Amino acid sequence: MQLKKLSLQQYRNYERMEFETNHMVNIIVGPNAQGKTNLLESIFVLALTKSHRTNQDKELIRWNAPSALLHAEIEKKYGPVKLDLAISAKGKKAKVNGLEQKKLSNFIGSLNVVMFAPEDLEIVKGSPSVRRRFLDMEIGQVYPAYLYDLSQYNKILHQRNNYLKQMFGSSGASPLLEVWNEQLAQFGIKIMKKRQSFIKKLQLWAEKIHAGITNGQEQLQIDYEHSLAGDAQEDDAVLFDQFMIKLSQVRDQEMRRGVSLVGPHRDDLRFYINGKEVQTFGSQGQQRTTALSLKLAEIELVQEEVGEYPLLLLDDVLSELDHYRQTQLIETFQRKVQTFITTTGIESINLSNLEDVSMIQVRDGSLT
Ligand SMILES: Nc1ncnc2c1ncn2[C@@H]1O[C@H](COP(=O)(O)OP(=O)(O)OP(=O)(O)O)[C@@H](O)[C@H]1O
Repeated sequence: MQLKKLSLQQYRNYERMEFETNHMVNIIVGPNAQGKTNLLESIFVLALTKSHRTNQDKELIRWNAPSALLHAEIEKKYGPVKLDLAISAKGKKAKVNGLEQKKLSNFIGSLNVVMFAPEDLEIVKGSPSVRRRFLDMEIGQVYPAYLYDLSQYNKILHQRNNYLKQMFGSSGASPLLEVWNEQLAQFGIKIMKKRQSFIKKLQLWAEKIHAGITNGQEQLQIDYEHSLAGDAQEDDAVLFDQFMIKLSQVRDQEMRRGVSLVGPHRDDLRFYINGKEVQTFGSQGQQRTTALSLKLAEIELVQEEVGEYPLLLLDDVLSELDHYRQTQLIETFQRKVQTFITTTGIESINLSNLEDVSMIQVRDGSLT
C-alpha cells in the first residue's frame, strides 16, 4: 500500500498541512523540534488510532485547539481508500471512505504501518510492559478483533483487582471471585493464543532477517513467557483448565496482596542471540539490531497476513545504523515498501543506493 496524500489540521504543531507524494522513499528533513516526528506520528495514528509515544490523546491536539483532524488517501491493491480521524476531548470519530465506523476496531487495519524509532530499543531493554504494548499494537493492526478481546480482558482484570482489594486480608470461599476467574480465563487464553501464534511467525522472519543483517554471525531467538506451563497453542479446554488451576494455586497470595497474579497482563518476551540473553549480555549494537530485526520481521508478517506491504516509518534511526546496515535495509525494502524517513541532515544517509526519492523540508510545522 502507498500513502498518496496526508492532511492535518490542528495536529500537534501543524495548524494546517497538506502533503502529496508519488514516491517510494520520502525523506523528511529539518532541524530539531520542527515537526518531523509529529508528521510520522500522524501516519501511525491514522493506522492505529493511537500514538506510538503517548497514551494521552489530548497531547495530539494542537495547544488551545478543540480538536485535531487527520485525513489520508491510500492506494491499496484493490483501489483507493480515504481515511478520516477526528480527535477531541469527547473521543475519536473515524471514517473509511466517508462512512463513520462505530467501532474503532473496524477502522484499524485500513492502513498498516511499521514504525522504527529510537525508543524501540526499549522493546529489548525496557520493562515487560513495553514488550506487551509492542505485541498488542502489532497484533492489533493485523487482527483488529484481538483489540476487542484485550479490552474485555482489561475490564475484567480491573474489576477483579478492585474486588481483591475489597477482600484484602479475608479468607474462605468467594463465589463472586469464581465468576471473575472464569471470565478472566476465558478472555486470557484468547489473548495468549494469539500472542503465541504471532510470536512464532515473527520468530521465523526475525531469525532470517537478523542472520542477514549480521552476515550469518548471529542467531536470534524469541521466547514467549506466560503464566501457564507449556505451549499456549494447546486446546482451549486444556488452557482453560490450566488457567483455573493456576488461579486456585495463587488464591491466598492474591487475597493477601490484593492484585491478580496470573494472566497475559504479566506476559513477557525474551530475546536470545546465539543462546545468550540479549537484555543482559547483548552489546548496545546487538540490542539495536535485535529491535531492528523485529521491526523488519513485522513488515514481512504484515505482508503475509494482510496480503500487502505496510508503510515503513523510520524516525531518526537511519543515521544510527552503519553503512552496511543502512544498505541492507534500503536494498531489501525500497522497491516494495513505501518508506518515510526523518533526519536532521541528509549527509548521514547513504543516498547513493536510493531510488525514487522525494525530499521534504520541515520548518516550524510547515512543509516545503
Ligand atoms: N499538542 C501540541 N501543540 C502544539 N505544538 C506541539 C504539540 N505537541 C508538541 N508540539 C511541538 O512540536 C515540536 C516537536 O516536534 P517533533 O517532535 O515532531 O520534532 P522533530 O522535528 O522530530 O525534532 P527532533 O529532530 O528533535 O526529533 C515541539 O516544538 C513541540 O513543542
